[in-house]
This record gives sequence, C-alpha cells and structure tokens, in this order.
Amino acid sequence: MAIHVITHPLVQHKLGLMRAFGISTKSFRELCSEVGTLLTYEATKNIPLEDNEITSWDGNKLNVQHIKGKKITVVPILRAGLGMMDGVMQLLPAAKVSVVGLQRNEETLEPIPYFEKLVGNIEQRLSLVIDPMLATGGSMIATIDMLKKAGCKEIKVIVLVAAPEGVEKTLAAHPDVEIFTAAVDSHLNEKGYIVPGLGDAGDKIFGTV
Ligand SMILES: O=P(O)(O)OC[C@H]1O[C@H](OP(=O)(O)OP(=O)(O)O)[C@H](O)[C@@H]1O
Ligand SMILES: O=c1cc[nH]c(=O)[nH]1
Ligand SMILES: [Mg+2]
Repeated sequence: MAIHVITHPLVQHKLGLMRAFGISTKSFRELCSEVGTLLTYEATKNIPLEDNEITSWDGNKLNVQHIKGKKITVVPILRAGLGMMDGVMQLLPAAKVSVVGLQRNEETLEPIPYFEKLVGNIEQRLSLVIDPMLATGGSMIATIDMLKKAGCKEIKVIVLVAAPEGVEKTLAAHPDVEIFTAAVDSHLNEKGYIVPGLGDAGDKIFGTV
C-alpha cells in the first residue's frame, strides 16, 4: 500500500486542533505549516544518500553523507498548498519550487488548471506535492499528470487530510506514487467536502469566505 497515515502524537494533536469550529485564520495557518513540517520529515525518510568528502573542523578529510542527485522540487497546489509551504521549506530550505494552480469547479468537482511553472531537470528530481486536502482526487491526479508529462519519475504526495475515495482514485491512476497524510477520514459529502475534514482549507488559510 502506498498510503502512509502518520500517527505520531504531535501530528494527531495538531490535526485535532485544526478541526475545531471557529478556529482563527492565524491558528489554522500556523498548524497547517507545522503539520506540513512533520509530514515532510516522514515523507523524506527514505530518500537516498551518498558519501561526500569534506574538510572537517580539524582540517582532516571526512566522509559525510548528503542527499543524492538533483534533489527535490516542492510542488504546492494553489491556493491551499501555499499554506503548507513555510513548514515544508523549513526542512528543505534549498528545494526548488514548482507551482501548479488548479481550482475545483464547485458544481462538477472537476479541477480546472490555471497555472503551471515547473523547475528544470524535473526528470532528475523527486517531486513532493503539497496540498492540505485530497478529496475526490481530481486535483491531485491532474497535478501528477502534469508532472509526469514534464518527465518527472518520482512523486510523493503530502496532504493533511484525505478522503478514502480520493486515495483510491489517486492510487488507481498512479500506483507508483506514495501518499503521506495525517488522516484518512470517513467519506465525502454531497458537495465533495471531506467528512469530518477541515472545511474549506483554502478559505481558512487565506481568510476568504
Ligand atoms: O480532491 P479534489 O476533489 O480535487 O479537491 C481537493 C482540492 O480542493 C481544494 O482546492 P480548491 O479547488 O478549493 O482551490 P483553492 O485551494 O484555491 O481553495 C484543495 O486545496 C485541493 O486542491
Ligand atoms: O473538504 C474539502 C474538499 C476540498 N477542498 C477543501 O478545502 N476541503
Ligand atoms: Mg478551496
């Protein structure tokens, strides 16, 4: 199974705080970023290392390890993915950022792409796609389609909350992708919102209604 539910107490505690009615924009944003950091730590735990010779503090040669290859591109899905950016970049401060914009049509629930700016050499990079919500899976599948079309071969997904329907659809479309999440919730409601979920994450992060 390529779904990893991160049950670490800090993740579960912070996610619980995010679910509360009437949470302030400030608190929601801070928690989104903090859970983003913790999930990134988990999602990167198996990335390959290689030896690297340095001159150490005493002037001697020393073999240390560093991350192998062209490294990582972080891929926030606009808008709500931006709410996780600060937290993710805290652990990956040198990562290149590829931005994609998708807006779900509220009636059909189909994702409408409106922006795509990917970094170069993406075929040599691990893409870490970030978005707080994986609901029907439409936005995530469209994003992974874009990344693969550009040549990306390795993709991991980090979401705060997922619906079972979205997980199943994403893994059916892209079985090679790994999903890291703090929770797989109960189901989608008739409007395509995750139950219990977080409500509209984009609106909560940006303070829109
Ligand atoms: O799995 P799906 O059914 O595609 O739904 C999930 C998407 O919906 C939300 O974004 P939204 O389209 O509301 O845009 P926003 O981030 O600009 O608010 C969310 O942040 C995901 O991107
Ligand atoms: O539950 C959901 C589903 C899509 N987008 C959100 O922000 N929340
Ligand atoms: Mg939204």
